[in-house]
Amino acid sequence: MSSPSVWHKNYPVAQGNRQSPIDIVPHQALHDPSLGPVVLNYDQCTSMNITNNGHSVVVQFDDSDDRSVIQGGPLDNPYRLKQFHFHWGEKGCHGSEHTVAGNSYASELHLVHWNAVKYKTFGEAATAPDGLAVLVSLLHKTGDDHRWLHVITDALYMVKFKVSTTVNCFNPKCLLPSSLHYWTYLGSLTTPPLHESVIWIVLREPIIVSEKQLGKFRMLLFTGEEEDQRIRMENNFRPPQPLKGRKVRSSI
Ligand SMILES: COc1ccc([C@H]2OC(=S)NC2=O)c(OC)c1
Ligand SMILES: [Zn+2]
Repeated sequence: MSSPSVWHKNYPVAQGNRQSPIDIVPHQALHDPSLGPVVLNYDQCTSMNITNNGHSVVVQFDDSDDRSVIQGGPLDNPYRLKQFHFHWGEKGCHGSEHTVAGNSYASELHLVHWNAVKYKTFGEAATAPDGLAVLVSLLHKTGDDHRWLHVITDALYMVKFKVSTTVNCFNPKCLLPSSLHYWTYLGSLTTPPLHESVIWIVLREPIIVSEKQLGKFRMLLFTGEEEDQRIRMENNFRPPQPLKGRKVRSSI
């Protein structure tokens, strides 16, 4: 993966008007009373596999029907859960993509959904302005293990290299904080092709994870088993991008 500072050469949209992530400044967010709660229906979720795709570790879901959807909040339709993945740093509290009043977190979870009401495939939705909805959980490193994150971190040794393995159903609702209050704004994918197709829903309350759990993400490799170079997968986050006049709305 090339550095974010050169992405604009091959992807001019990197300097577009609705790029992500951003720094969220809470007291500048507009409280919008018309913003209802986000509603998550993940109970019938069927997670299928966990994959090291050379950029992150991704858990894919069966999105052939509306069994796992997010709706409400800023969304006009239900959006189907397709996958979730993480972004993290190499140490300390750097690693999240979104920052809050200039503060970054150790990691960030992206739950990626697509608008299957308006678009036929994820690929088509990923290029449409209202095609994707990404729900964000910020991971704050303090000391205690997150009781459910270990299901993911205990499986990471199986995908140290760029491989995939099956996982039993894992309901990602257990990786969310107790409060579903959120900020929302219009943005983009945070790695190439950087399509400006994402309605972002960033949960305000972080979840608490341990250094030990974060360390398991950092032992993943960008490289495949057959490659002689072993490059640790870390710092797979894009820094905050210019707001360019966008408004961030708050649910509370
Ligand atoms: C399927 O193609 C992509 C391509 C890029 C991203 C990046 O955009 C966000 S958001 N996180 C990323 O790593 C992606 O995530 C859904 C999916
Ligand atoms: Zn992401």
